[in-house]
Amino acid sequence: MSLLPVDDALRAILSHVSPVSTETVPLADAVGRVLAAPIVARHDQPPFDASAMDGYAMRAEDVADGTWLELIGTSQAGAGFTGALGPGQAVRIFTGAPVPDGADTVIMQEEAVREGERVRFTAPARLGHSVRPRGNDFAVGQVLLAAGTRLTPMQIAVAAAANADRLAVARRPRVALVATGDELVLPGSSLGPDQIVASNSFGLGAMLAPYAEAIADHGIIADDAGLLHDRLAAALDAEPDVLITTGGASVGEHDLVQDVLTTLGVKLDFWRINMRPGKPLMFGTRGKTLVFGLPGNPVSAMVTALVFIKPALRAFLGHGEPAHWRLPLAAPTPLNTARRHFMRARLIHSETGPMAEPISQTDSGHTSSLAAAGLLIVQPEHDPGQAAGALVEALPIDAF
Ligand SMILES: Nc1nc2c(c(=O)[nH]1)N[C@H]1C(S)=C(S)[C@@H](COP(=O)(O)OP(=O)(O)OC[C@H]3O[C@@H](n4cnc5c(N)ncnc54)[C@H](O)[C@@H]3O)O[C@H]1N2
Ligand code: MOO
Repeated sequence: MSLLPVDDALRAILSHVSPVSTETVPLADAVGRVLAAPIVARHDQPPFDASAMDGYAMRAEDVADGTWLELIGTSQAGAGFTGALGPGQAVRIFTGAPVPDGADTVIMQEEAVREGERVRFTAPARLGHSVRPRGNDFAVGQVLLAAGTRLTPMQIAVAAAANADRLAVARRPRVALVATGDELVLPGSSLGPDQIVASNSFGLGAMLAPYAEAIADHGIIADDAGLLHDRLAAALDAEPDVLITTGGASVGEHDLVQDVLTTLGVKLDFWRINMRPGKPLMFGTRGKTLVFGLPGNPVSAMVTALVFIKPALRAFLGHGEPAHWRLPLAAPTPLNTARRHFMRARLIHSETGPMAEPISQTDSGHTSSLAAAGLLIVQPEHDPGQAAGALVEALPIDAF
């Protein structure tokens, strides 16, 4: 049986992702969205030379020990001094206010002595000090945020400062989930004999929610060809951008998903990957819908979603692939098989910095070990095993 290399599978999936389509959202709704167009400054910031302190504006050359300057007015934020300042003169100024024409320096009030309408200074003037020059923060035409940026709160603040009230962002994909298996019941059920609690759709929904416009959970479908046909047809007819099934991906007589999907017009691209966990992954398309058939084993489902579906959704949004981490091992890894191993690992913080601590559990049905995992160490095919301290590649599980 030939298994498709992981990198070939990823390339095949990405080749089917549609180009980014754009929508406009109000700034207040834009956090977490991916920019579809850069944010370019349309004004200089600050828009004028502005004071960085509460104090006095003057010409630095006029400030000498004990010399009194004549106070000729006030400049405050929102209401600048309208005249021009001449030799021997000063203007009372507040933080953020425009520095008057003719002034070149601000001295803070703690270094000033004021008597009525005159002021002298107890510290020397440093030319240009406490003045934020026009355009110092950003200037007209400057690209502040590139297309493909996923907007953080810091970046929302920058977009607002740039006077952008509506942002062009990538349309998010609509994702549909289907769990298959006779044995499955929903969390909260009283478990009958031979029953298993369905966890995959909940984990996948939570993992993929940050990328998606909506996650439609179509629930559990029993291993029955007729039922699968009707329910998967309904899920596909809603034309989600991504349809994800879990279970029934393997070779048993009850593994019907692939046949049903094919009957429903899904063009199968590949089935079975040279990886563990997650070998029976299948992928195909119907129209614009990307169809992922994930293995039922809970660890396999979550790992294949992380390795293949997250990159597909990032591409859908026009978001670049984050660099993989390189971390030192906190403990040795064993010899690998011919399949690329995505090994559960803890992210630990040692005295020397972050490290990857392998979790020895490799059972793809072992969910409790997932709870401890912050990383997947990417162990190459046929890797002989690495000693503690060796640098390994790792995927951060919770990164976008
Ligand atoms: N003869 C072979 N048998 C198996 C092979 C193989 O190559 N030859 N591959 C194994 C591998 S690897 C995997 S992975 C599994 C995948 O099988 P399926 O995708 O067909 O998954 P199921 O049989 O439906 O379920 C496997 C396991 O996971 C539980 N499960 C299923 N869905 C859920 C869910 N939504 N939430 C929680 N748990 C779920 C299910 O009860 C089973 O215990 O096949 C191997 N077999
Ligand atoms: O390849 Mo399967 O996902 O390990 O149990």
